[in-house]
Formats: sequence, structure tokens, C-alpha cells
Amino acid sequence: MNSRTRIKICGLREPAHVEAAVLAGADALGFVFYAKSVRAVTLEQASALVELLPPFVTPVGLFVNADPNVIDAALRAIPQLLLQFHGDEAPAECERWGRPYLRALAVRPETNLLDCARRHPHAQALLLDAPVEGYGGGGKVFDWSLLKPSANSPVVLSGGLNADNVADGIRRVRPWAVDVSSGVEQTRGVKSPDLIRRFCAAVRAADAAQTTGLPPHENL
Ligand SMILES: O=C(O)c1ccccc1NCC(=O)[C@H](O)[C@H](O)COP(=O)(O)O
Repeated sequence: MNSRTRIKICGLREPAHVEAAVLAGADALGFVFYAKSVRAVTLEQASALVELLPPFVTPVGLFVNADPNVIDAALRAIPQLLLQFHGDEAPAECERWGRPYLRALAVRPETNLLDCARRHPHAQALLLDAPVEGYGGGGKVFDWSLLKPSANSPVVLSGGLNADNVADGIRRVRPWAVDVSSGVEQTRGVKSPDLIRRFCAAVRAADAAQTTGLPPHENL
């Protein structure tokens, strides 16, 4: 039983938003090293933002079919970076770095999650996202009924989450963690500290409901 659903807030670009996410209780912050994304940061920007992190908050570097030299430079600048592969990377391209990583997957009816997990033995978790144009960050929810709930499956539930639907996702999927980008933005690419706080509070209420058995609203 996962007593505390971990939280990843992705696509951060501003110090004030990094601070808001840390204070709200995020466990991991995602930095997008993918130039085509409206949330992209340079290595210099990401390094400065990671400097702000206190202990026990994991920086995640998000890559989409990146040149290995880009990943190598990111790891040299930010050695504690957890790699997230969000493109069409083959297992060998993910495994070559010899470190744990997050393997993002677009979940479709034909997606075989067990096969993917077997092909990525060193993936620390599968980040399950919706199929969207542009690989990710699309604010779309996929059909959660395609997933079998399991108490401690190393799954990060992602795709179109927000403060209003995350409790349902936790209850139905029971992920190790949840991940959000669009759902905590006031406008595309610009995070909202208030939405970040509301999202994290909704996760905590859902966790409390799991332990007390009461629906979230009855816990407040
Ligand atoms: O965030 C992006 O702009 C992005 C662009 C290209 C590939 C991946 C991207 N984000 C990866 C993430 O982990 C997002 O948090 C995930 O796709 C969920 O996004 P959202 O549906 O907007 O919450």
C-alpha cells in the first residue's frame, strides 16, 4: 500500500515556481531539455534552478530523442539528475547511462505495459502518459481503465492531471507517483503557484482517504 503518493511537477522554468512546488511538497521537479517545448530550459537555466532545491527533492531531466552529447552535458552539470526518456528511445539508449531512469509511455489500448517493463529492466518507473502530438505535455487524460490497479506498481500516472481529477486517478490506478504539467499552469507554459498548491493538497487528501477509507471531502 503506497501511503504517500509521490508528486512530480514538470516543466518548471522560474525560481518562484520551483519554490512554490518545493513548499507545496513536490517530491520531484521536471526540467524539459526539449527545444520544441514551450517549457524548454537551457542547461544553464536548469542548473540555476536545481541549485535552489533542498535535500530530498529530485531534479528530473526530460529528454525527447536527445543527442547523447546533450544528455552527457546535462549529467556533468547536474550529476543528481534523474533521466526521463519521453521520445522513441530504444531500451539500449536508455540503459547506456548505467543509471535509473523514468521511461515515459503513451498508453493506448494495444500498449503492453508488462512487455515494456521487461524491455526496460533498469527503469525506476514507467511514466504513463496520454498519446499526444509533440510527445508530451499535452494536457490529455488517457483511459485509466486500461491499467490494472496495483498497490505498489512502480508507475507514475501522468497525462492531463489536475487538482480536480487526481484523487480519482490515485483511487483507480494506485500509482507510486503522479506527474503534472499543464494542469498547474495559468497559461500554457506558465506555472501557477496556487494551482501547484491545490494539486499537491488534492494528492494529500486522496492519500488520507485511502488510509481512512473516507472520500476526500469527508476528510476535511
Ligand atoms: O512538458 C512538455 O512540454 C513536454 C514536451 C515534450 C515531451 C514531454 C513533455 N512533458 C513531459 C512530462 O512529463 C509531462 O509532465 C507529461 O507529459 C504530462 O503533461 P500534462 O498532460 O501537461 O500534465
